[in-house]
Amino acid sequence: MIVTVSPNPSMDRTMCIDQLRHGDVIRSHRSYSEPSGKGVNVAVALHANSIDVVTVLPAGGFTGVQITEMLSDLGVPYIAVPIAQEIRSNVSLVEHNATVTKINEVGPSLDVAEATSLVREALEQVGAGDWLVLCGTLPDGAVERLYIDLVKGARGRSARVAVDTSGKPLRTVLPYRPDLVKPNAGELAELTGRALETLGDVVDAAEELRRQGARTVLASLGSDGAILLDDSGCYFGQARVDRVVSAVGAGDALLAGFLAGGANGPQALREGLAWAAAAVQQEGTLYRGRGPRTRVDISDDLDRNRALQEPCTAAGLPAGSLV
Ligand SMILES: Nc1ncnc2c1ncn2[C@@H]1O[C@H](COP(=O)(O)OP(=O)(O)OP(=O)(O)O)[C@@H](O)[C@H]1O
Ligand SMILES: O=P(O)(O)OC[C@@]1(O)O[C@H](CO)[C@@H](O)[C@@H]1O
Repeated sequence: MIVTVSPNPSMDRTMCIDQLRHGDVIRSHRSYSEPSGKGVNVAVALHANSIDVVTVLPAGGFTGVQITEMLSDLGVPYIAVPIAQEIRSNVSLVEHNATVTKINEVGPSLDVAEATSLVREALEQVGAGDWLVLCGTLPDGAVERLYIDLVKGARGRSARVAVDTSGKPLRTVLPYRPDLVKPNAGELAELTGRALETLGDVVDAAEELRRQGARTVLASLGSDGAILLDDSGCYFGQARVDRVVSAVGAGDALLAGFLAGGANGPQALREGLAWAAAAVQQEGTLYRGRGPRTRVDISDDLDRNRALQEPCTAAGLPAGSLV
């Protein structure tokens, strides 16, 4: 069983436009809303691939009701923890050339009782050998230790923990030894304070995260693919993608596929990359399953000297593309 948690879920509103023109009135030719937040996206992808999953999220206000109704319609099992404030809405402006501008709201603030129920409800779902997957930003309020409490609680239940977050929540959770972390290039650069110009730099940064406590590091590098560093070795992989439509949620699909593929070694990386390739070829975040054939190339036991010669274009980006 896989239990995902989104402490700060969102209703993702995607608007498809021709071109973004700053300061202009732009008319979208298609728009829609989807239940989202990274943990919700991971759960939707796993459910679409018939993997046993439950997603735990706070739900407040009209948007909270809408998100849970949409999850019910999709048949995705969820636990909604009632909160007083309204769940956020995040906007993605998708241009015809697949450039995405994303505006993420801060989201609601949780009080002590709400944060405590979120932790309790999530931990009630996990048993020995399960995965607890902690995803996204933390909301405001009494949640500073939320991921730390969840990692410690999961340990007490002999469950494994994956974390996909950024900044302080990622830095502070590492000493509690999560089994898996999935930083993107910007998050790796921010955490290590280094510019990542080559794949070798990414490997060095991933090693630094392992030294700080992560057991396995799955570093996603946008169009450059992904690097996996775990007890069995270091692997680099890339999937063949014919046409990128939108990369929003691709990291969540990568993580979901990696978990579904056994969360270990090149085979899991291959599965994750195939799911991510499917995600970038569709609009929005609502993962609809992988395509029939995706070519994925994996370099087993990545050679460090060669990696230092390979440029990493994604790693030069700032941490995220949030406006
Ligand atoms: N432009 C692209 N072309 C091909 N593959 C891509 C592209 N962008 C992303 N991918 C695939 O998706 C994976 C995850 O992408 P990325 O590193 O952008 O994740 P992320 O920043 O965590 O995304 P998100 O937070 O939106 O889920 C990459 O490792 C890669 O396999
Ligand atoms: O603001 P956070 O919690 O970092 O990320 C939230 C979010 O950007 O992540 C998903 C893509 O991974 C989107 O569906 C969602 O809007």
